[in-house]
This record gives sequence, C-alpha cells and structure tokens, in this order.
Amino acid sequence: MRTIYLNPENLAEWQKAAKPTVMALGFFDGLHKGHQKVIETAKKIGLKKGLSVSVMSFFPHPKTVLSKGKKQFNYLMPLSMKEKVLQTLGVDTFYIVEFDREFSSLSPKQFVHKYLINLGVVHAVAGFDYTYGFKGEGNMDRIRNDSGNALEVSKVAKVECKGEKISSTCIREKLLTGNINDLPSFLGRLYEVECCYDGKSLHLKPYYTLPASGRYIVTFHTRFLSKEGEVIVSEKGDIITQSDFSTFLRPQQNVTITWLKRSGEIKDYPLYKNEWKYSEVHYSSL
Ligand SMILES: Cc1cc2nc3c(=O)[nH]c(=O)nc-3n(C[C@H](O)[C@H](O)[C@H](O)COP(=O)(O)O)c2cc1C
Ligand SMILES: Nc1ncnc2c1ncn2[C@@H]1O[C@H](COP(=O)(O)OP(=O)(O)OP(=O)(O)O)[C@@H](O)[C@H]1O
Repeated sequence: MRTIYLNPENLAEWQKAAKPTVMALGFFDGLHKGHQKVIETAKKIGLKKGLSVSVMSFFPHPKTVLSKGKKQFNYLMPLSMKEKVLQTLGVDTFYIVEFDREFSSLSPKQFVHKYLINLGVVHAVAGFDYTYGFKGEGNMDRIRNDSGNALEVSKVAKVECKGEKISSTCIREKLLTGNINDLPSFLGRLYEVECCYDGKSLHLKPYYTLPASGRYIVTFHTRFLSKEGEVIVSEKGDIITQSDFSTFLRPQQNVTITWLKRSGEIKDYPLYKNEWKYSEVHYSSL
C-alpha cells in the first residue's frame, strides 16, 4: 500500500498520475466494524471491476481545525496505525488530505471534482451518514449528482452492535468510562495503544486515548515477545505497572498494549501484588 499526503501544492501532480480507482471515504478513526464494512464494500467492487482500491481520509480531524484547537479531541489511533490496519484490509492507496480552513471551505461540488473525479475515482463508497464539503453540506444522496453522474456511488447501510450505531464517538465514550470489555465487539479486535518505556515507566504515544482510571488486564507486546499482566491507569493518566520490566524491555523500547478487560477500581490498588500476574484465562474468546 502507498500513502499519499495531499495538499493544494501537490494535488495537480497526483491528479496527473491518477488511474481509475474505487474509493472509500471518511475520517475512519479507530477503523471499527462500520468502517471495515465500508472498506470491504470498496474492496469487493474493486475486485469485480478490476480496479485498485483507495481510501481518502483527512488530518487533523475537522473538529479540531474548525474549533481553532479549542476542542480537545481524543483520537483512537495515529495515522501510522491507521496505515497499518488499512494495509491488512487490502487497500492499495491511502490518501491523507491536509484538513485546513481553505480545504474546509470547498463546496461539495468542488470537492467531488477536484479530489475525486480528477484523482481517478470512478466509484465512491461511504456509509449512510458520510458528509463532505463546506459545513458538511454534501451527503450520499447528492454525491452522484454533484459529480454530474461521473461517479458510481455505493452507500453502506448502518452497522450496529447491541442496537447502537457503531461509531468512533461511542468507542471513545466507552474508553473514557473504562468500559473496555465491550470494545472488541465494536472494533472487531482488541483496542491497542503504543507506548515508549523510559527505563522506569510507560509513556503513551500521541493520538491514542487511554481508558479511564482503573485496573486492567492487558497484554504487552514488543517486537518479539508478548506478556500478559495488569496495569493501573492513574487519575493523571499514568500507566503504572509494578512489574520488573528489566528482562523484557530496554529503555527507549516501544511496547504495544492491548486492553483485555477491566479488573477493578483504583481503590483496589493496595491489594496489587508486587509481581507479574500471569493470567490463566484464555482471552481469545473476547
Ligand atoms: C471538502 C470538505 C469540506 C468540509 N468542510 C466542513 C465544514 O465546513 N464543517 C464541518 O463541520 N465539516 C466539514 N467537513 C467534514 C465533513 O463534514 C466530514 O466530517 C468528513 O468528510 C468526514 O466524514 P465522516 O465524518 O463521515 O467520516 C468537510 C469535508 C470535506 C471533504
Ligand atoms: N456504523 C457504521 N455503519 C456504516 N457506515 C459507517 C458506520 N460508521 C461510520 N461509517 C462510515 O465510515 C466512514 C467514516 O466515518 P466516520 O469517520 O465519520 O466514523 P464515525 O464512527 O461515524 O465517526 P464519529 O463518531 O467521529 O462521527 C463514513 O463513510 C461513514 O459514513
């Protein structure tokens, strides 16, 4: 998969290089089951039509730009992780458009012509609630018309879990209330974050969200090893383990944490033993 960072300066160059493609559209934070359905739909159409599959997303999130940085935004994953997951979904090209005020003021028609038709898009795929263009005025019922009938369009129906629309927003809410046991059925996988070990503690990398303060059973993954254990997320957002990492991690090493289940409240902290708690439970059923 190739990743292309698009901005007004390099757009013409990429337009010249463009080949016919099926494109999935949206921000796609977390790449949950709803997003996966959109991308799988694009993939199926690509296979049927013998065309490559692209995804177009933005960065930063429109809310942060349009609130002039006043709104705090809890990203579920950085672009590097989005890239990794999109690759596993079989996407050929990942376009990341720099979202700024100038881009946000493109009319729906301008966006469709400049960023879709002129980039080789012949078939656009998005969910039932996808919006685009100034003030988000474009939607799936007018996109074909906005393209002057140049685009084929597929609208993906709502994917739900337990009667609720699966959304990045509801996943953020579940994390922020510590309700991580529900996450796999919304994400289709365990939630993971990347950290760096400084020789003493673990530091969360940017553009991830930590679950609410509490105790959690997790798996730590380095490039070659995985280990189950328990962490405490403090009120301040520190990730506390009382484990001896000296044989497992070296300073400055990256570690990925996958969140398996909530195991208690912070007030249970004094009961925490000063040793690894290897779990006997098999978590693959989560
Ligand atoms: C060209 C363009 C202009 C946009 N302008 C605005 C805007 O003025 N205000 C806004 O809230 N969102 C704006 N958006 C964001 C969209 O409404 C929408 O959130 C984004 O395309 C991601 O879609 P999704 O949230 O369905 O994934 C714009 C999007 C595009 C592509
Ligand atoms: N549950 C869902 N079912 C079907 N399509 C979805 C679903 N959730 C998102 N999509 C589609 O996936 C693309 C990316 O959507 P978007 O990034 O807005 O996700 P979201 O989960 O709705 O995010 P947020 O909660 O921040 O609004 C869009 O085309 C959108 O319509």
